[in-house]
Amino acid sequence: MPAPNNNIIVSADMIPVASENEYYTIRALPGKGYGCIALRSIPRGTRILVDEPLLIVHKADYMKADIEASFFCLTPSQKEAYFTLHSGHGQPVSAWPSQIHPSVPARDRQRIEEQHAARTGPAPTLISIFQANCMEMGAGAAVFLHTSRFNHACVPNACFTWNAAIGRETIHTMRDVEEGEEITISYVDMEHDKRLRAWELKHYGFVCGCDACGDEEDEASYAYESAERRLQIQVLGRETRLLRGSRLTEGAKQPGFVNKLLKLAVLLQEEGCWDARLAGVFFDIALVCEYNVDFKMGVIAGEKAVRIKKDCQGIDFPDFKKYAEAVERIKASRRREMGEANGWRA
Ligand SMILES: C[S@@+](CC[C@H](N)C(=O)[O-])C[C@H]1O[C@@H](n2cnc3c(N)ncnc32)[C@H](O)[C@@H]1O
Repeated sequence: MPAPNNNIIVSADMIPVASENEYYTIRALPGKGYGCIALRSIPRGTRILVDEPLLIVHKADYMKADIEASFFCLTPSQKEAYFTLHSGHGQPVSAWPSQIHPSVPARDRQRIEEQHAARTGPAPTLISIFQANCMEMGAGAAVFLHTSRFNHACVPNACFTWNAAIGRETIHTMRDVEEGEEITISYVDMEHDKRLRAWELKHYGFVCGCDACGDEEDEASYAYESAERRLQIQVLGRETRLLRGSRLTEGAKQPGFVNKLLKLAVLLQEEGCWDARLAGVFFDIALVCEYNVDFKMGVIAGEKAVRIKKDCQGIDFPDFKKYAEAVERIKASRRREMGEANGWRA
């Protein structure tokens, strides 16, 4: 049974209240339900929320029965809090495919039917609330009472992450946020193009109206620029993916590999994606430079990786130490190199 969630604050008339914090408040926003508005200017890299799960489902391909089983374990006040969250029900049946292909296995068919019934049904249900609010958590998904109030933007100013070391979801600002600005996160992979994003967001029951979802045909528009960048990010991602991780030393031997990673980093920054993905790209650049004995560049890239990692996930994030230790090692190599160049002996 999950631990009682002492952090739940729900006012008597059930208008949502933000977790006690100095950074944001919750307000009703036209066309979006509620959302989170900055109470003051917030610098990039600020951890604005640490949130414990309200309801956890320990599998990715959850069924209605799995949500019901988890809900059954909640306390009465947790159950009440769950039903204050936004629900994605009431969507038109005509907006969804009317048939499931006969080749779809029975369990998957049941899952699709359960989800379809929830989103097109007349009232909030356990599933329709789960669908609109759940976030990946380890091998499964969870609903968080406070994180659930953040709306989506395809170019958001904040990012969320499940931090397994502290057993909490965290939200960090990815860029400086002005007082009065809405704080947003992206519900979808920012690499995805407008069409795929629209399909994914349809499952939450809304059409995104952000600048990146504008008219991509208009060459003067932000949407055009953004689409071009995302396309290049996808291409570079594909070209470098198989040479990263455990095969990074192979990548390090390939001419032009580091330049591709650098280009990827530039594009991600231009697209406002100051998150763990960008930190990972700089980290790999640092490791490749170390392998190729370019310690000077390795230190620059490594320091960037550590800074971005800290800003978007925090120093208590599980693999932060790996980043920090690698950079210290590269710095030590650089110091030795400088010492030798100056004729010093260790
Ligand atoms: C996780 S909840 C976010 C908080 C929610 N607005 C509320 O009132 O509690 C997700 C729902 O918020 C709404 N939403 C989120 N981002 C939106 C956006 N960019 N435009 C319109 N609606 C949005 C959609 O109804 C979506 O299903």
